[in-house]
Amino acid sequence: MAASKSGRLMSIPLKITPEESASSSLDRSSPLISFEDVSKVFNLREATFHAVNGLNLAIRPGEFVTLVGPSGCGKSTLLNMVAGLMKPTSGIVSYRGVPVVGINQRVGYMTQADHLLPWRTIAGNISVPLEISRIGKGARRARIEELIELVGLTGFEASYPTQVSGGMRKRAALARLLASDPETLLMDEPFGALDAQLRLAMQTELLNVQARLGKTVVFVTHDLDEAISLADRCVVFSSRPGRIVQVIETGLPRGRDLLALRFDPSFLKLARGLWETLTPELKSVERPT
Ligand SMILES: Nc1ncnc2c1ncn2[C@@H]1O[C@H](COP(=O)(O)OP(=O)(O)OP(=O)(O)O)[C@@H](O)[C@H]1O
Repeated sequence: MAASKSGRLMSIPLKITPEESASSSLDRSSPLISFEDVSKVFNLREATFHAVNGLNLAIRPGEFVTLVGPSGCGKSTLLNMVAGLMKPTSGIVSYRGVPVVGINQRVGYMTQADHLLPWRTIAGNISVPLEISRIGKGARRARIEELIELVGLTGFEASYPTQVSGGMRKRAALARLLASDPETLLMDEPFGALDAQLRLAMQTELLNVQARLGKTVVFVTHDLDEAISLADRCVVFSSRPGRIVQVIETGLPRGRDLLALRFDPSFLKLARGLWETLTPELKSVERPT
């Protein structure tokens, strides 16, 4: 399945947009995203939460980085800071060498809930960011067609979200995420609710799309196998306040077959190492008081 999907994706001529031209001009060795001594504290009336503590991390253009760690260790908070939805309490979060202030227009955000509008068709949902960006009707239609084909939804343009499967909804959400051509994809457990087979199909789709479009991806997951199999680099966090306990360079080849990988000794070794790192951490998983 991976091969035919990849073949389909590779056959689509990619329209180079100004955004892609800009990102291709980036120095690939300098960080696209950097966290310098970043801490985040939430002051609530009844308590103070140190979500992240003294974090240093640099993410290069085109890298696929997964973030994994116990619940409440601040993974989503990090994505929110890159998106400009939250400010660090101390330290600096930079994007393209500039501190993030306000909403970061160069990133797209995808969460576990797909947030498709039930009263719009699949094409209509993918159209939303293009309409917000005031893209003309003709260009919009061409872009939607390109995206529909890219994620394998041809024939379902006119269907409503309630009329398609969970996997197709995810594909539609992925197409909508890509519609405005963000340079970086921030993904917060996007496939968390899918069954194992669908999850594998979507993971394959995402890796194909990333390879095709050269996106940078920062991907939060609780699934340790997913954290290894998708990553160029897997960043492992301690329990709250989150600090980095391990960075795993997976060294896995691009264009890998994710199904075959699950039984590959190099993958099993990496996955086992991650389980061993996180097992003591899992004992201190955040619990409601
Ligand atoms: N807006 C907020 N106000 C107050 N506390 C917050 C807020 N956002 C996050 N927190 C707290 O900060 C800590 C880190 O939360 P965050 O959602 O970033 O963790 P996470 O690692 O993504 O967790 P999970 O894996 O469960 O999604 C948690 O203790 C959480 O309760």
